[in-house]
Amino acid sequence: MTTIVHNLIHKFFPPKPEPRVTILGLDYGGKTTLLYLLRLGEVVQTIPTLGFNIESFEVPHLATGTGSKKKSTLVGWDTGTGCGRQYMHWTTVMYATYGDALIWVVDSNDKERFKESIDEFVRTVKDTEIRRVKDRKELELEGKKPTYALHPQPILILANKQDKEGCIPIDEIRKHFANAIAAMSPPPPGYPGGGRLYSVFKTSLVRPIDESGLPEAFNWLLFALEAVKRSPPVPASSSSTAASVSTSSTSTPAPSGPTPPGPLNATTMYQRLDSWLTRIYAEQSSPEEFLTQFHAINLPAWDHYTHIRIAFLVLFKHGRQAGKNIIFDGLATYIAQSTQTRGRTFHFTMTYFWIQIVHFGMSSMTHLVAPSSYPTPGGTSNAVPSQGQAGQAVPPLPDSANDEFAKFILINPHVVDGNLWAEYFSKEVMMSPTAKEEMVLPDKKPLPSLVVRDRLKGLS
Ligand SMILES: Nc1nc2c(ncn2[C@@H]2O[C@H](COP(=O)(O)OP(=O)(O)OP(=O)(O)O)[C@@H](O)[C@H]2O)c(=O)[nH]1
Ligand SMILES: [Mg+2]
Repeated sequence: MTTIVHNLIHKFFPPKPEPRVTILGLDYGGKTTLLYLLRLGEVVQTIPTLGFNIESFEVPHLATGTGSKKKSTLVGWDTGTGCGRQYMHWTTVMYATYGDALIWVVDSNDKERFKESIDEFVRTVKDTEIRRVKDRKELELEGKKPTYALHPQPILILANKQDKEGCIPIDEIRKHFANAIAAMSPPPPGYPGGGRLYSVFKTSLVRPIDESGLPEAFNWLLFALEAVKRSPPVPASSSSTAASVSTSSTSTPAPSGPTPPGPLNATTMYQRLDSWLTRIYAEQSSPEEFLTQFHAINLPAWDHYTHIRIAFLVLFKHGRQAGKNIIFDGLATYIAQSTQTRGRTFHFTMTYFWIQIVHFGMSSMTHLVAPSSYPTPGGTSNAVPSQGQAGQAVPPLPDSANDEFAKFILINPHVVDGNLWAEYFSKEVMMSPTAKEEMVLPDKKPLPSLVVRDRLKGLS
């Protein structure tokens, strides 16, 4: 059975004429640096990615005069590693399924984690292939037309940070990836093409784009994308054994049926994502009525989903400055007055943490969400409204705010994990009486900030 996750991805992020490439790899390898170097032509300061960055970019031309001179645009999906949380493997596989090509970024300077990068690469490629065949099969069983062709996905491997002294030489990286790919079991039955089309290029993303290695690498990718298009796509019906293959997957959880082996929290993560998206559309109340229920201390439930929905809708409606205070005051009042909250008390740092995570996630939607027709108080319109004048009436939320919330969840799946705070705060700090009363800074790592994303807001 196809799921609401699949259906909404296709509804909100329909395939474009430009090929979609999924940028994968262990954390800190340079995925986001890559995407924005391609998008902006310059190196931007990055922070560890939460959720996804999605940008279209023009493929840089080769300076040598060889290669295609045609303008080619790709859409890059830069995957966040979710602070290294296990379930992100499955989440990235879910999104990689709908890509036309995979880009694997390996940090040539990280000798310690080089083997881990290769192992994760193999796992990701295998699970994505299995998922692609299964997805097609599920659609066919439901009588739906797939919105993407099942061509093989070319794999571009970027041996990045080659500028670093003492890094692993490109030849060695090539050899290890070649061995790993040769040792992989063949793609699952129903997957087209005889073998995997891949190539390894060396890159340095702190150099001007012409000297970064990217023109050579992407010239190959364009060629590979053309080549796979010429191999006839396999109709889903020919993948008769796909279902049995997919249930024997080692790490891709099936949304229904027997739970395959693999990390339990990945399955839980999927189920939660599924149930949250279902819940958005099963709500009895409109977004505006939901906020009215919040202020009237009369919400249908009091759980993590409810908190995130409150945060999203209030920030969407009022912007960060006013919205933050509305959330703080509203939650404190609700907790003090409602019997649903079962004697809990208001927690300042926890509330601040989630406001920050939700606002940060919303800011990454500015490019991909078609500017909302919602009239924002400040006159501009995007997913994070600017602040209105004090006292100015804020118009009610349109019902389409539900769609915006669903998109937000799809791009920021980590928000369904109620324990995400533990990546930033130790339990001792978060549970301390001081953290309850006032804002305490995280002791594990800084909270994501908007420095990079603010820098990008002016882009079309
Ligand atoms: N020297 C050097 N540094 C690089 C290069 N590419 C990226 N970096 C740096 O590596 C760090 C991590 O880069 P990111 O682009 O944030 O890495 P990421 O893969 O997106 O990491 P996550 O979002 O945590 O998964 C940043 O400090 C970059 O400036 C490179 O080619 N050479
Ligand atoms: Mg990143």
